[in-house]
Amino acid sequence: MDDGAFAGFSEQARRRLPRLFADYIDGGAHGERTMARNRAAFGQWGIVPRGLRDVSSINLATQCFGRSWALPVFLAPLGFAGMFHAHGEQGAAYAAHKRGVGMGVSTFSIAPMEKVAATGADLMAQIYVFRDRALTRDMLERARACGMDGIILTIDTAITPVRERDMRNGFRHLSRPTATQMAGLLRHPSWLYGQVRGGAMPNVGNIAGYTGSRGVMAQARDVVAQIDAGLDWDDLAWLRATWGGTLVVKGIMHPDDAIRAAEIGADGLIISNHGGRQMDPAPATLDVLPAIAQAVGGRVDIMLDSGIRRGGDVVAALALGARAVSIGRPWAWGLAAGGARGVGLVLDTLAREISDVMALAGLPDIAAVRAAGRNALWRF
Ligand SMILES: Cc1cc2nc3c(=O)[nH]c(=O)nc-3n(C[C@H](O)[C@H](O)[C@H](O)COP(=O)(O)O)c2cc1C
Ligand SMILES: CCCCC(=O)C(=O)O
Repeated sequence: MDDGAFAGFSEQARRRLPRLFADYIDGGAHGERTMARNRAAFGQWGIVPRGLRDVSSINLATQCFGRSWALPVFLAPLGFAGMFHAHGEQGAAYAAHKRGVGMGVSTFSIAPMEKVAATGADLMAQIYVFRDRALTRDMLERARACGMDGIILTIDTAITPVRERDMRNGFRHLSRPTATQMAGLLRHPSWLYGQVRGGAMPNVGNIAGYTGSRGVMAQARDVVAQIDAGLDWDDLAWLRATWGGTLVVKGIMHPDDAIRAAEIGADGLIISNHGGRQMDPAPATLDVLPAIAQAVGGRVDIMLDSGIRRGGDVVAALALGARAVSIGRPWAWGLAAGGARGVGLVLDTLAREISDVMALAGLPDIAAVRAAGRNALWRF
């Protein structure tokens, strides 16, 4: 796979992590064709160099979902991220805070959201709606109580499809580690030491109170099975009526769904195919972006994720109608490779490339990128 600007981070992450977790991060659904297509779609667009424009200062400041960030980049919600490094979700949130960007906290965060919120970062709680709505109500209450004024409802996980690498490794398919898994953990003593010292290992802390099971693997299996496949548009309306803050719907891939979510009162959309981890084969997110942007016509802000690996990818997405992008695996790799510092370096790497591309395209700020639109782009 082409990990773009993050190849060094992903290589190191694969060295540091037991295979169980490295494969969980890297893998996708079924034949992993969507994952490959996400990357290929960015390869279809060039950005045309322009000169003789004043680019002596490049400003990456961005507004999206009613928030202000220093970069048009958001850290996507990632389940079980605390298993990738002892700094865990708090480490990532700390890095996001330092760089002035936002972050989604997964329902399946190893650290309870209250601890992540204590970093002071601009966070949104990602919500998987459970069959037992009382659990969801409780999760919303907790988000509100720890000062989060935005939630992200993920709608592309009605079921979890086969992910062959996870099946092979027994991720989420077993409740107790096998001998092979144990041997894999023991072959990574510095990772293991960090986990034991950090105390994250025993629980998916954010939902530990909602499951009777012990241990990350058993809890992962049980809570993923709790996700309500019966979720429908009425539930979105219910959530809209229940939650007074910002409501973003993640996993939109069709213009009709984008329009419907906007009509129900969502404040924002994330165009996402879950990084190729859910539907396979799905179209690339970049390929569906123009039609969705046209359908919503500026009524709600659009963020895009799945396959962002270069600054040029970000600029292309913004020129085609996104207000910001989010990154998933890149920050997982950064965290695994170097904790909070690694996530910070991932953000710095991307910021540098975005700035390079904008300067050479004669686009000094994000408004200029959006205004230039397709005029800045070349379709190969
Ligand atoms: C390890 C991992 C865990 C994820 N867990 C969640 C999750 O708990 N909730 C969610 O909405 N999306 C989850 N996602 C999807 C991401 O939020 C995001 O949509 C995706 O990673 C973007 O693609 P990219 O990894 O190519 O950047 C996960 C992705 C990865 C790689
Ligand atoms: C529903 C699967 C659990 C977390 C997740 O969203 C992912 O691994 O992609």
